[in-house]
Amino acid sequence: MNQQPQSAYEPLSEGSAILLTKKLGLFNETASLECREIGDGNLNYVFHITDSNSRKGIIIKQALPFAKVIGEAWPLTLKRAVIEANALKLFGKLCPEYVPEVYYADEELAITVMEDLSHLTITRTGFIEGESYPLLSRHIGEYMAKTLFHTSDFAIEHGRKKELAVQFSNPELCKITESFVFTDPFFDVESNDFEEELKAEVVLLWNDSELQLEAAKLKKSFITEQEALLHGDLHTGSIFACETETKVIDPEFAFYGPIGFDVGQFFANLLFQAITRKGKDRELMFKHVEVTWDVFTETFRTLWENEGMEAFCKTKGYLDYILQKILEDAFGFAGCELIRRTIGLSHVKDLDGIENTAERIAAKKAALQAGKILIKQRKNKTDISFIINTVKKPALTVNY
Ligand SMILES: Nc1ncnc2c1ncn2[C@@H]1O[C@H](COP(=O)(O)OP(=O)(O)O)[C@@H](O)[C@H]1O
Ligand SMILES: CSC[C@H]1O[C@H](OP(=O)(O)O)[C@H](O)[C@@H]1O
Repeated sequence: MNQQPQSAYEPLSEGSAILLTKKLGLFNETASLECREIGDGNLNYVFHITDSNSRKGIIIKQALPFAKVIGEAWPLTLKRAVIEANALKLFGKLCPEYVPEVYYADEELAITVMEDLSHLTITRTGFIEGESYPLLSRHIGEYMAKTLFHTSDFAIEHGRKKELAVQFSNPELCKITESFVFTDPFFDVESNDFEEELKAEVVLLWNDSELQLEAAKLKKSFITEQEALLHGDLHTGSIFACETETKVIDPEFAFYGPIGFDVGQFFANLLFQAITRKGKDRELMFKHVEVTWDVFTETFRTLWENEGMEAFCKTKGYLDYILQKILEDAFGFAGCELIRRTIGLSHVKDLDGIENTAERIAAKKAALQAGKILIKQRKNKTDISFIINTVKKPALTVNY
């Protein structure tokens, strides 16, 4: 690969993305390159470059100096592109089967050039269309156990962990999560976004002092606990899949935080599907939640027993204590994700896409109720059935 040094920052266009691709020598001389900007996320440009002769493609993701969804009024650090590229590289070393390959990254241009995953589908989109992704939970359980264990104090030497925590210090992106996941949805502030029909429920939520206290504790945990290098935004819009393959993209929110945050966000996004499905399709989502946790704990346990570096790894009861903490945290973080994606700034299509208003409102009320229960009742719940039974409650089941 013929890699050239790049110049100072400028936003790419479809034309300049092709020129850059040629400069990088990622295709052969005879390639006939086409480019389309396909970004559908909140923050960045994503250019899809294909060679119409070989049908091969690459992706160039570029951070803008502001949040794309809001515009220039919301400046945002370009450093997130470096965090994303480095996280992809590190997670790719730990489990290459679940992470796209990074071909090139340029800090000044804030770009990451990576493997084209267009043969797969974003799982949120696929789920909404009725897909089941039979191996998704097995793959994500393994992905989380490997990335989280191997970047934790249980697996790496003290100094290395501290260096990584500094390298992945990500204050601006963490602030987004602190505001939009852990703060704003619990208060009457302008950034919240919900239908008038939900107002009574939302006011109850804002006045629920027990909920506020538990949300405050979860926020504190997110801010202060440097347990492992998290993906930081592990929802079904950050996962590509098909029947047999799974790839996790978009770790620009990566930072050292509590392990249960990744686990809980993934659970919550499976639950949005459970809330919107019925019958055996709904059961399938509960099964995904259960398998995720089973595979996560099995894999984490094996890694702990075989590769644990921490002096107390062999101390009876310590691993069980750690897994119990991760589970309780995950329930609480899942609750926050359910609430923020329902009434906060950034929604999910699983709920917003329900066309029938009465059904959409009922689904959103169920998500809010489930979120509140998970946050308030998470303590001492030792089994994954707690999260499943919460959403299965008849009062939370929507009659579609
Ligand atoms: N490696 C890839 N291969 C194919 N498409 C991709 C790839 N990465 C991103 N995309 C497309 O771009 C969209 C936005 O990417 P994402 O990384 O989620 O951006 P953002 O950080 O702005 O949310 C994805 O939903 C997907 O459609
Ligand atoms: C305006 S940032 C809000 C929201 O966007 C990120 O999601 P996505 O991956 O869809 O771009 C992240 O979840 C932030 O909380």
